[in-house]
Amino acid sequence: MFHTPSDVVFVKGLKVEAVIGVYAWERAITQPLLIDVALETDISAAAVSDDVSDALNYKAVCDDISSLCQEVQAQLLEHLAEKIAAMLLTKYACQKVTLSVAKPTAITEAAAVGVQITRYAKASDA
Ligand SMILES: Nc1nc2c(c(=O)[nH]1)N=C([C@H](O)[C@@H](O)CO)CN2
Repeated sequence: MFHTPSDVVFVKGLKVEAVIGVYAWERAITQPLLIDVALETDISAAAVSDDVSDALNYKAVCDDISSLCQEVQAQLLEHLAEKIAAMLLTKYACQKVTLSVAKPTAITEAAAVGVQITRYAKASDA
């Protein structure tokens, strides 16, 4: 009987300083972003080998997300979230990505504002 892995490698509360926002004053500063990401993947090879080269490396994921946020300088969180999801699905062996991108300092009266999205890898022909 076949069974679909539903393992997850996650990152919670990744803090990135980046240019983000729609207003002119926001384009002249950096603001903190808090990013959570869950990558659905199969961890069985790494679980058996105990070797990071068999794992979906969360350190690499953090570095890639940080670099992308700083490079994109998005206006909208929606645009940035979509770029992050596309990068993760292209670069890492995962079937599904759920991520949120929050601005903890944008709205004084709110603890954070942001977006959450879920995206899937394209089905392979095989
Ligand atoms: N749905 C969104 N709404 C707003 C965004 C956004 O990225 N997505 N951004 C802003 C401003 O940049 C705001 O953060 C400045 O306080 C407003 N609304």
